[in-house]
Amino acid sequence: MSVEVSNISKYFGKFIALDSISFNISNNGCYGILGPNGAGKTTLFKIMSTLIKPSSGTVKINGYDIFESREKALKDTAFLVGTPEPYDYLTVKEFIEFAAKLRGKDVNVNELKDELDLPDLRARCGILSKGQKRRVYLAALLAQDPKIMILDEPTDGLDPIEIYVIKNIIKKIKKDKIIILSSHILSEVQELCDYIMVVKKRLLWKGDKNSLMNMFTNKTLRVEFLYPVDIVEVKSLINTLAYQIRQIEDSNRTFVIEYSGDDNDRKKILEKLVNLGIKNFGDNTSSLEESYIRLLDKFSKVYSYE
Ligand SMILES: Nc1ncnc2c1ncn2[C@@H]1O[C@H](COP(=O)(O)OP(=O)(O)OP(=O)(O)O)[C@@H](O)[C@H]1O
Repeated sequence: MSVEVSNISKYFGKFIALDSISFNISNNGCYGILGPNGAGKTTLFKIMSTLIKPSSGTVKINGYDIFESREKALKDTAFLVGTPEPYDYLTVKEFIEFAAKLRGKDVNVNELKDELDLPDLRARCGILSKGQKRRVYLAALLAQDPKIMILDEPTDGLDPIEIYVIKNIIKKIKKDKIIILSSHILSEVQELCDYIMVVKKRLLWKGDKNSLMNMFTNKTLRVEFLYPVDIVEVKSLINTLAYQIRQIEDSNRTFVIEYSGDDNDRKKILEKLVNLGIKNFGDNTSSLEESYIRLLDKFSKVYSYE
């Protein structure tokens, strides 16, 4: 199974929503697309599901162009893009069986009911709550036994229990499928995804989750001094070696120093500070959220569309 996105750009009139996005996926696992509001995530998913055409670029699934050979390309792919809903007039069971039949699959709806904590199988979909509808729709997608699933904010607007159920399903199935999902909830991406792509019109960054988290920690020192120290003094000593020096809130003894060099620069920084009386030092651990915010900040300065 493979997904190849090559140089996808999308203009709405003169407005550029996506600017030359490319990535290849060929291993099973969960791939998270992170990006702020308006970054172009849904636009990308709409293109990948052939709902809209790109202005330029191609998407191939298993080697087939999704627009030129739509049927072959999307044979094993399921999408949850926008807010698709099961048909109101079908029962839960009928809708799931209908979805499976579309792909020539047999389904044991009772098994899926337990797995996804589905509502009464005899209930008409039209009377279900938002979260129940989402679960029924997801069950219908799973009944099609797709090898690739593209899920645009699958837990958006759901209550904590429903989020828990959906997250558990994704965790369970991801080793046998390629799952590409988008989310605003960083903790969710951190929990579910093995690989991360950060999008803001462009693909700003891609890689495994741990390297995103470590990307900044490797070059960030946290230094605690024995006695209170003036930030001006710290800055005067290491300004040429560090590109950011922050004082930790409520402490005039602990500083976080970002530097862009190698271990030699780290050594030089510590040597310059040693006379101020260092109590402790180490890597500053950051959360995915912190790395993500800093990554967006860094690249926003590089690519400006305004
Ligand atoms: N049909 C359209 N016509 C004009 N502009 C559009 C259209 N669809 C999307 N856009 C614009 O493209 C940009 C990207 O939108 P998109 O919905 O893809 O972002 P997103 O990353 O999914 O955002 P969110 O996280 O808020 O859902 C936005 O500025 C949006 O206003």
